[in-house]
Amino acid sequence: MARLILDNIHKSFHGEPVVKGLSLTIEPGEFVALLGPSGCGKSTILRMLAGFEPVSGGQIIHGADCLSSARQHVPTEDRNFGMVFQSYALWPHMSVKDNVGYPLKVQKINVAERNKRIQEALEIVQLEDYADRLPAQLSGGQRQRVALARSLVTEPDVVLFDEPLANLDRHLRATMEETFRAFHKRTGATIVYVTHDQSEAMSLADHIAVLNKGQLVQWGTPQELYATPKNTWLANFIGRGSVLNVEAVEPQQYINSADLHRLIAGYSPQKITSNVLVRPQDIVFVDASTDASLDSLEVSVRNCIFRGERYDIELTLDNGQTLLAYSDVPMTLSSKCHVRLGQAWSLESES
Ligand SMILES: Nc1ncnc2c1ncn2[C@@H]1O[C@H](COP(=O)(O)OP(=O)(O)OP(=O)(O)O)[C@@H](O)[C@H]1O
Repeated sequence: MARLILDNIHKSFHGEPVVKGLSLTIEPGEFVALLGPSGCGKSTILRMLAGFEPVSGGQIIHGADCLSSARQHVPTEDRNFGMVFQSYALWPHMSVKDNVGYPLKVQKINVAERNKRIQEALEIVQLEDYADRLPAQLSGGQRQRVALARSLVTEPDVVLFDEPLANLDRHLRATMEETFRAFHKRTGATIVYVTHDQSEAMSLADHIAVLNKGQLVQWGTPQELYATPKNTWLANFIGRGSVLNVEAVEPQQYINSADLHRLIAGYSPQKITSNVLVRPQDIVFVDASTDASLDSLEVSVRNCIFRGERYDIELTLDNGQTLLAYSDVPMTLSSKCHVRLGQAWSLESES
């Protein structure tokens, strides 16, 4: 097991840059997600890791080996990286066991060893009883599990996933997330997982690289990205919450309730302003009539949406900005109420 380093990676197609100076250090056995909106360069990065695309600049290092640089390009088959694609990429005319064993056949591994490893891989993804079926006789989730089994028969150091759940329905996605978690635990492989779905990345990964327009916006654990996003774009991309425009304040710090209420009151479009993030769980409804000592803001209810376990309440502040809060009970549209904002996180403006 070795560390995987992306060192100042650049990639251009026909002179058009699509990955711009990406640097990441991925520790052995880590589960890393590359997360970002469509077109931000995630798949291109994965394809460079796999060796399908050369890099335009920078280098990819695995342990002591340089896999890609301006001068060097180790071919895909010599990288010993497993791969799982959105489209499964199974051979339709081959049985499940032949699909799973195909990489071993290419490596000219003998039949007895091949059968042993196929059996083990099918056990990991719980498809032992489906070994003789054709892909067309399987569900989408089962096909993806065949692809998963195939990716691990060669006992790779690194497994690359390109949006593996994108074709599956919501229910099946949850089950497959569990399969991936178990797969990671059992194999200990380093995983690089491309997705545009933030909840998938948050629930699976140890570290997430959030990308936008070919650049790294932030690298951190799911908890760090949620609690301390770098800028307004990322705050809007990860989790739910409200970005408020307030009186100017230093970025990248927590703001307590009293200071936050003061900054909101001090907001004026004529002055220099800052953005702060308020998460819905930090908003508390208070009864200002019975507890006058409580510092609170008057708001009006703009929208109330039933979400099963709770209501999403959209509130409007005095200055016209909106806030998302949660409530256990429904609230009347246009009614006035008071809230206390427990804390906020101040954001950098986007460059
Ligand atoms: N072979 C290619 N030739 C020219 N342009 C390409 C090529 N491959 C990708 N691109 C461009 O590079 C940019 C990044 O594409 P990429 O597929 O890496 O994005 P992505 O983040 O994976 O998007 P999605 O989530 O939609 O798959 C896009 O603008 C795309 O059009």
